[in-house]
Amino acid sequence: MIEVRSVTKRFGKKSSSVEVLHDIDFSAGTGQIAAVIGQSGAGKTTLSRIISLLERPSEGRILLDGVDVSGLSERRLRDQRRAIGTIFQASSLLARRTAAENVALPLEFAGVGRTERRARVEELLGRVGLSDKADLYPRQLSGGQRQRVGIARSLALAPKVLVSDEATSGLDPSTTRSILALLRELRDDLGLTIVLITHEMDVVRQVADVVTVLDAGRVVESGPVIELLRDPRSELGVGLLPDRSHITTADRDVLWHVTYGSDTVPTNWIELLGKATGWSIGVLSGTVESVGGRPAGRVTISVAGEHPSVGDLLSSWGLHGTRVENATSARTTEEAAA
Ligand SMILES: Nc1ncnc2c1ncn2[C@@H]1O[C@H](COP(=O)(O)OP(=O)(O)OP(=O)(O)O)[C@@H](O)[C@H]1O
Repeated sequence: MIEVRSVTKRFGKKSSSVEVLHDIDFSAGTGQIAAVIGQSGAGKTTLSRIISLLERPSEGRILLDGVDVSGLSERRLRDQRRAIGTIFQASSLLARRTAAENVALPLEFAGVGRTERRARVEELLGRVGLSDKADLYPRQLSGGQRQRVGIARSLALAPKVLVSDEATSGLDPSTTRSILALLRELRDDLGLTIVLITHEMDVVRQVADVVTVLDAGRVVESGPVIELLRDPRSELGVGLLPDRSHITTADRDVLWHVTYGSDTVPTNWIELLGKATGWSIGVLSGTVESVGGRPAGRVTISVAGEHPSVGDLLSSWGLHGTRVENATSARTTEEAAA
């Protein structure tokens, strides 16, 4: 488990320093994938370098499995760094070394003997599904395969925490999915804590257990992904399951934005709502997904007339309903957000 407590980071001399991170609290539990998302310049890489113990915070503390490592000497810090593996973008492999030699690199630096090294490299390449590519050079591998080699290398010293900085950026969607599936497998099989730095909502939705949003060096939202998806007020939740519909309905229709808020939403709630109100219900748009086996969704519906108990009915089924005051303003808001 890694914890970042009240961390501030400034670069430069005191008189002209720039504050890049401000009072950041962040934690990633054992066996958890914690995403950090934010736009370019938000401070993600700086935070990942602090988590990887490559950069010291100006203020605040870093705890690794409950132990404060922020005040350690450079030599002691080097030992602690072994507990943290880092995956960078695929291009970080050494071009003149084969896949196996790239994976062996951290083991060589750590002074692991040749026989043990060979066995470990074989095991690691097997774990990432590349046993048959050991002798190929990076240029002979696909982007996804190169990234798998990078992941195997980051696991060489059996870290407790894996930090992935934009590891899937530049990969196509299906390769991204397979890399994310591998990270999930590693989390489950090895009980790893994985910190995933990304600017992609899809990555967060596909794989993260918890997420922190950074904006201009500050945390603006954080929490379990499922809770944010279920909170109608969460900007990130809306961003994760966006509603990009262009709404066209009859004038008398009343629109509702509906967000799944529990595990027990009846699958036929639209039908039940129609029965209870006597009005026909239209589904204008929406996305309903299973996230870690639990339902999450946002749906926009139209009810063919006014009925006083729509909101109450929705909440009795574990849904949050927000009545859209008028369709024109809803359309404008959504177009602006798109
Ligand atoms: N060593 C440094 N000295 C001065 N400023 C720095 C240093 N490193 C980063 N910064 C500044 O900190 C801010 C955040 O940078 P950082 O690389 O952490 O953002 P990011 O969210 O990872 O962005 P990107 O997604 O574009 O990589 C930027 O304004 C950057 O210029």
